[in-house]
Amino acid sequence: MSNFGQQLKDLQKRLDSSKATLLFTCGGTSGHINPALSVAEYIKQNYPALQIVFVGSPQGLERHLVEKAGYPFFALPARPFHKNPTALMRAVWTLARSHMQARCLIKALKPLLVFGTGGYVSAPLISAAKALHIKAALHEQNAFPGKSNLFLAKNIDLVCYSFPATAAAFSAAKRTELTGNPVPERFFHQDRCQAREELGLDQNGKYILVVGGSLGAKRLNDAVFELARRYRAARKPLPYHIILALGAKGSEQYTAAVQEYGDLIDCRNYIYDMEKYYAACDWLVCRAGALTLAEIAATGKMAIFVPYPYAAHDHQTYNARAFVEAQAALLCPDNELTADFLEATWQKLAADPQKVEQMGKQAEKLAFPKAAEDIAEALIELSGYKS
Ligand SMILES: CC(=O)N[C@H]1[C@@H](OP(=O)(O)OP(=O)(O)OC[C@H]2O[C@@H](n3ccc(=O)[nH]c3=O)[C@H](O)[C@@H]2O)O[C@H](CO)[C@@H](O)[C@@H]1O
Repeated sequence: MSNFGQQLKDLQKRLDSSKATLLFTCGGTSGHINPALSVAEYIKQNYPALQIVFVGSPQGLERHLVEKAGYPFFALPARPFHKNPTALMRAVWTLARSHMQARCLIKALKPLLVFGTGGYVSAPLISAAKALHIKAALHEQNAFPGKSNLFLAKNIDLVCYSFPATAAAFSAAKRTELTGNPVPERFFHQDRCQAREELGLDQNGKYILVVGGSLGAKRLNDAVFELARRYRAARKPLPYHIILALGAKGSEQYTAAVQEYGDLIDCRNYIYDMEKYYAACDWLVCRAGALTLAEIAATGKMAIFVPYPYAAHDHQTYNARAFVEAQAALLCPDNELTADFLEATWQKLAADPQKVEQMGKQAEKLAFPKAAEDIAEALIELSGYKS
């Protein structure tokens, strides 16, 4: 039996035939997976007669996170497109195979709808759903939609989007809804004093959280270590605390720096309770991934965004601008983020705590506390499901 056939057989054994099924796609970063999981969680709790199957690519982080959250995962053989002609041909062939397998999967499971939240499998699955006249919906996390979502949105039943300015891009969809990006409830109920106490931090200290998205950011890490090097050379302690999340990818390359400057900088490979760190810090220096922005809004913090310059269509700059225009954040282009910049900003912001607080309050106004519920309810309505 083929790998596809075996996977399908295993999945069917696991599914409850008395329940209706929804198919969700998910991508390979936390920014893609977390929103889909939040929506799935809402549906699981409020619509127990429905079951959700996640579809993703076999190589990414998604299988691990989805299975850890207790949902079935089905892998389709999708790959990214490359400029290299051989890799491109392979990607086109894989896409075609993936589309055929998506059709078989849909015919076998008869889902009420297919919901695309990103990832390489979104295109084959949504296009297969459209071809088979199954209801289809998308969620766009970023302020500037990717090519794939723009293409798939044509004539789709529903697009949920996250930044007001994105609406116009989806005019070819049958219906659009501004829902925001889902953030777990716990992010909305944090208290700074309590968070500092729980994390063992000084109630009167100044804390700057530096975080480069789920994978980390070399530019941010290097600027922080350069700052530490200067203070060490001057034999002075830093006048503020820096908590640096090095990132899940590549933290080994900083082992020597962590050993050398670990007494000046609080270094972590990956932070698992981000909500507490957001709450405890005075402000952040971070990439402008969609989920990071949504979480910052939920915790009402001021941030200095350093958009990842190689993100598709520079979408992180568009994300950041939405906050900068609302006077909720500052923007620093990647090539200007240096130790000097960190030092100068520290001096400016430490002298103006009201500004920091005011920007945090502006950020709070950009939060979407009901995003998961709004997306889930829009999907349920679209699916025609009656409880
Ligand atoms: C490099 C790139 O193209 N990244 C994209 C990717 O997001 P990517 O996953 O890189 O970044 P996001 O900001 O969207 O999400 C990061 C997530 O990781 C969590 N986190 C991070 C560090 C840590 O130590 N602990 C931790 O839990 C954050 O709390 C957040 O939930 O998909 C997002 C959504 O489409 C896009 O906006 C980003 O541009």
